[in-house]
Amino acid sequence: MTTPADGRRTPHHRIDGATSAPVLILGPSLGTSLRLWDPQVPALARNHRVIRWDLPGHGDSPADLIGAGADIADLARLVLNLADDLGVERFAYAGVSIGGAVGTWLAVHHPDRVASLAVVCSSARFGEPEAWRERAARVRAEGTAPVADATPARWFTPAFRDAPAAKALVDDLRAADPEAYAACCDALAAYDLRADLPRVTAPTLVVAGREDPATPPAHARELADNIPGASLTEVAGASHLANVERPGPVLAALLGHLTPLYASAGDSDDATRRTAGTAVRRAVLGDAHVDRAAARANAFTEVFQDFITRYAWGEIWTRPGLSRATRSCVTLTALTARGHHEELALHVRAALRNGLSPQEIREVLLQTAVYCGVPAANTAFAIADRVLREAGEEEEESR
Ligand SMILES: O=C(O)CC1=CCC(=O)O1
Repeated sequence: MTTPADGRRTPHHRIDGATSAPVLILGPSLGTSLRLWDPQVPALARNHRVIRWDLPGHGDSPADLIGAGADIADLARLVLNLADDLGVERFAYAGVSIGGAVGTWLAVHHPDRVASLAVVCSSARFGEPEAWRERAARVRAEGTAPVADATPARWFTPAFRDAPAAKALVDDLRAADPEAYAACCDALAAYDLRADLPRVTAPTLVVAGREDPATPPAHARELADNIPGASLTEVAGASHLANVERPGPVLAALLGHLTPLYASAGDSDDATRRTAGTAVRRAVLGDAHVDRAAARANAFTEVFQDFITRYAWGEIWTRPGLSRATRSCVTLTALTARGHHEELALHVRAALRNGLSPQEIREVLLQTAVYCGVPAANTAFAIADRVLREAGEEEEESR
């Protein structure tokens, strides 16, 4: 539906998850459709009513929702119309790039609506306005094809450019309406929220792709440094569409950001901790591991499974004070020190999901050689090397 009874227009959207769950609105990047979020939606929808929207003229949204000279406020109003139409007063919001700018604008101008904010590969100012004006003019004159041809190099690292998910998103760009795409470029040209960032009151997560040439990590640091209390996660091996190229670390960061909102609230009870703990455990250890552990549980062991879900995962891993990546560093060190080798292998895989690169895992283990002893680190290196090879993450120089 694009025109509610009161005449306010809304973008095309899709909803996943239980109607009674807290609402999470997901915004897309320029040129993409709501399928941008496909890698994360199944996990996010376990605990949220996830509402994804399409930019005007992208995916299935009508092109005439905005026109030439649009600004980010025009896009943000479409999101508010959508929330109003669905009866949603307050929501968590996560958006990639221009979708993140819409969320940041909403957090500044409608703090009562935005319960939490996650800004992925985005910026408070997307470079020089003139570059966006030139892109808008080119697309108005020649359509989206020339921009689409140059896009894989901005969106993905070379290793990912031929992946089916990458090609599908570039196809979205080719199919986008040129006038609506150009109007979004107009909005990016006019966008500069740098002076307003200190006004954001929502708990905020900023995510950057370390190899993103469009919104480089310096843009993410500017957001995180100026939004009060914001945390920053940098994802290794990811370019502009980091949530597609490295779905696991971005999901882990999002769950780490969203889950504490309801897990560590003062009135948190066992049921809440169990739900939150299961979500975090799945994100960090993987569905396959958690499903295996659940299938193996019996009348004798299930009380222990429940205990670690509620306590280790629902009470500690859900806490907001440290990033998931930092928690992985601590955990790898402790498991090395105590010689818990099976758990160490499990947590090397978890560290990758939490966004640590093989090089960072190597640094952690080198440090354990000093504080835990060389024999402990020696075994830890052998275990991590095996796990990284199995995960296809072995280092170039060791091939
Ligand atoms: O398409 C690009 O160049 C990258 C980008 C900037 C804003 C957005 O949404 O995507």
